[in-house]
This record gives sequence, C-alpha cells and structure tokens, in this order.
Amino acid sequence: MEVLSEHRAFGGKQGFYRHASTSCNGSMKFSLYQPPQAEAGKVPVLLYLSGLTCTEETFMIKAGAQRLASELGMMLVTCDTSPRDAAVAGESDSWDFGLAAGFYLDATQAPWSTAYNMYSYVVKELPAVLAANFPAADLDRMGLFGHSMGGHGALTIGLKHPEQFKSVSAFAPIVAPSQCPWGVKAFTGYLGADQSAWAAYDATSLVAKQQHPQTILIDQGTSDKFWVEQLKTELFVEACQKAGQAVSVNLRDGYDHGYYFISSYIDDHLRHHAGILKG
Ligand SMILES: N[C@@H](CCC(=O)N[C@@H](CS)C(=O)NCC(=O)O)C(=O)O
Repeated sequence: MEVLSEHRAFGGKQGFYRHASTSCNGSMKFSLYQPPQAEAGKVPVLLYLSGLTCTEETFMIKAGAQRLASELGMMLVTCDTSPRDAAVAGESDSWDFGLAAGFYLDATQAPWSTAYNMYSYVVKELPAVLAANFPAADLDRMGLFGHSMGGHGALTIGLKHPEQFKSVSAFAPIVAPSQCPWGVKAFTGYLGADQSAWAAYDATSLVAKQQHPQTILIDQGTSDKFWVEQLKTELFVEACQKAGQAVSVNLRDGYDHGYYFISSYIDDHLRHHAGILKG
C-alpha cells in the first residue's frame, strides 16, 4: 500500500492511500480517517460508499464527518466508486455507467467482468488491506453506510453480510435498482438482460429473504430531484414491513440530493453506528 498523503485532523489523521487491486484489475485509492483513540488501541470502522460521479475524496471533503468521528473514536473509510485503472472499452461514455458508477456488484458480462467487481472489493479486498495496514481497525466492529448508489451498496451488502457489517444506514439510497432507470441501465450492462440475476443486488428483493438484526437508518430529502424516479424509498419500506425488517426512515423537508443534506444529518448516522458498534 502506498501513502499518497496524510494530514492531522481533529487530533487524528486523515489519509489518502493507493494499492493494487485484483478485484478491480488495477490500482485503487481509498481514504481513511483515524481518530485520536486509534493511537491507543482498536476502534470501530465505519465504511462509507459514495454515489455516482464521486471518488474516494468526496465524502472526506464534503460530509464533515471527522469532527464527531474524532469524538466518538470511530475510524472512517471511503473507497472509490469504480475501477479506475482497467481501461475497459466504453467505460467513460456516460456518467451513470462505467467509471464512477460501479454499483457495488460483481459484473458477469464482458467486458466489465474483468474489473468491475466492487462487491468483492468492498466485502473482501478492502477489509484485507485495512487489516494488513491499519492495526487499530477493529474489523469485528464494522458498520456500513452510503449515499444514493452507495446507499444501494450499503443496503445490499449489509443485508447479505450482517455478521461483517453490524450496523447499516443510508442517505437517499437507490432502494430498488431493478425498478429505476439508473439501476436498469447498470444491471443490464453489468449483469445482463436476464433479470433473474438482478435480485441478488436489489435491496427491495433481498430484504424479503435476508434481514439485518439491527434497525436500518435512512434519511431522505423531500426536495431531492432523484427521489421519485430513481430512489423510491417507499418500495423498500413496504418490503421491510412485509419481511419484519426494522427500518427508520426520516424524510427531511426541503433537503436535496447533495452533500449539504448529508452534512446536515451526518452526526445522526455516526451516532446510529456508534450506538451499535460501541454498545
Ligand atoms: N451528474 C448528475 C448528478 C450526479 C450526482 O448527484 N451525484 C451524487 C451522487 S448520486 C453526488 O454525490 N455527487 C457529488 C457531489 O455532490 O459532490 C446530474 O447532473 O444530474
């Protein structure tokens, strides 16, 4: 692992790192905030998955999460949103598919399957890099959250791996990718036209079969221009009610899809995860 830069922040350390990734067939970057408590022992790890067009930097620059993470003694980690180094033909043709749009799945279709394996990257490869390089990262106390496409990643991966990700939350998540334009485009390209392969990466389908033992926290702005067409919170809430999954949804009046919304409610999410991981 290569250190790109490290910066003192709120008594801890904000760093940016690069490593060779087999899942993504090239080098990948991630960012990590170590709270001051990491100097004295292990701390819980909160992994954040970003949305379309974002990088490993976006959350650390815009969400304003480090101040409370420092107080609570939580490590924050954000990865990139797709492979960057694999030179897959056509990957930069659109902003909602390919580069910065990996959708946290393992692609099965050529040419994407050689590198677009963000599911394996998040579940296996990145945690192994953390274990090897950050002794203070307590991987038995990991939480997962994310925004939009990353909210979809957090919900699906959290539902599939409740033992690994003990707490789950999301800002403005895509909850039913099989039923919205972003998801249909991504799943058709990465997974193929046969929709039977899609359910494994669709939170609304998944929750009928696999529930998370903890309450899932969701915040959604009511002035989010993507809410009705792409995000469809209500489909997940209905599926949770049917399946007996505890979910707490806060509709935030007048907030849009951007990072001013996220930074307004980031503390609630950090406290949600701390309550479970440190409880
Ligand atoms: N490019 C898209 C919007 C993309 C977008 O809103 N991305 C969200 C995640 S889905 C984001 O977090 N963008 C980065 C930012 O707001 O800093 C558009 O013009 O409609």
